[in-house]
Amino acid sequence: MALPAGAGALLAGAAAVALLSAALVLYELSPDAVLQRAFSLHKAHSIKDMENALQLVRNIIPPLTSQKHKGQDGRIGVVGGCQEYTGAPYFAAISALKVGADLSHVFCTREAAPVIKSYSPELIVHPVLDSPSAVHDVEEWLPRLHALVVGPGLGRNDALLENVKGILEASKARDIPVVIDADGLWLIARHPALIQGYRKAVLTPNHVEFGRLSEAVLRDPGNGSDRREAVRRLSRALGNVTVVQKGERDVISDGEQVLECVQEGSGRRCGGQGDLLSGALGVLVHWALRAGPEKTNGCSPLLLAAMGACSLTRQCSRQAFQKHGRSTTTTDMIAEVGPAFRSLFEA
Ligand SMILES: NC(=O)C1=CN([C@@H]2O[C@H](COP(=O)(O)OP(=O)(O)OC[C@H]3O[C@@H](n4cnc5c(N)ncnc54)[C@H](O)[C@@H]3O)[C@@H](O)[C@H]2O)[C@@H](O)CC1
Ligand SMILES: Nc1ncnc2c1ncn2[C@@H]1O[C@H](COP(=O)(O)OP(=O)(O)OP(=O)(O)O)[C@@H](O)[C@H]1O
Ligand SMILES: [Mg+2]
Repeated sequence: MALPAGAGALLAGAAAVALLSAALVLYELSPDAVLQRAFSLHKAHSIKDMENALQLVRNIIPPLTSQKHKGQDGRIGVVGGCQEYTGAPYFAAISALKVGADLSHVFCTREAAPVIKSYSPELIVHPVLDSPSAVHDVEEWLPRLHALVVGPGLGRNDALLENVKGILEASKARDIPVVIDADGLWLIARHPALIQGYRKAVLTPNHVEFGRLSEAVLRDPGNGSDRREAVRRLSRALGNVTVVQKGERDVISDGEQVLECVQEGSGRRCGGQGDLLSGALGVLVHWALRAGPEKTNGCSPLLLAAMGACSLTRQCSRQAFQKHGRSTTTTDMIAEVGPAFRSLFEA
């Protein structure tokens, strides 16, 4: 497998440099043309790595058989949803179901719960997050959950964040995988120790969230030109938690390998697309960890899950945009999860 990028990528990089130098000498290419070619080569490598990773993602998808019971393919919890934000936890939780989880729970504040319930009868909604017994209430459910997605629509209320700290500690103690997004990342920027060295965590920052985390952890916003190195450094500084920096390309690293998702998406940047990604990732993390090393061919399960979720989100965006153009919203993308999943992973 070409994936473990280390030695292969180094050799390929050295070969590319040698080739380009030779081209420069032989054909008297301008430095601009050389840079252009180097960029194309780099892009070709990213696409190859992405395709190899997607091949492995196909291996971790559980078959749908008549022997299964409800819950086996994923019981996912989303921690988020407050007075201001009810859409984000809904998008994450419904995306988890649409990707293939069997049950999707939302742990939100009391007043957000009836709103989220009214969006969908398919979600199980717990109005506990602002209760004094929040940590205990969520803890009771943890043994029945395969993964937690922490942060979509959580808000930044100190009392809520304090409860989420307790929930994260309890999840780590039970070895439950966690995807941390949105305001969950705000919490991590203030208390990086919460997640330090937890190998079952994936952080999914957007551009602004990445800068905030980098500043907090490395005293550097990490906004230079080398995004791959910035993501790898942040992951390493956090003790090799997996980091997914979303953007024009999604850059994914576990501090060792770096992958880029360059799946074609769309130019539409409506809110909620990151929530779809985090919900999808919750399920894929569970599937990838359960699949075992023979299915993942020794590659990091969390890297594969991240590549799967990023590709899926971007493919949903592309398909929804083909139908709705500028009026595309996240709801339109969620309607594409089934067809996008089939075309990427089951074709
Ligand atoms: N319908 C909903 O309920 C939604 C709620 N959301 C929630 O809103 C809360 C705040 O999330 P934000 O993402 O706004 O976080 P931040 O408040 O950290 O984002 C700050 C700002 O950065 C800007 N930004 C994003 N990407 C940028 C880029 N590449 N370059 C420059 N500026 C950029 C955004 O416009 C945003 O206003 C979270 O709880 C989140 O989950 C969002 O998920 C969107 C949908
Ligand atoms: N410039 C871009 N070009 C193509 N795709 C992008 C671009 N920026 C982000 N995306 C894609 O959009 C999805 C969401 O990323 P985004 O940065 O919008 O997250 P977010 O800000 O957390 O979203 P949300 O509004 O849900 O909080 C990801 O799949 C990412 O790949
Ligand atoms: Mg977001």
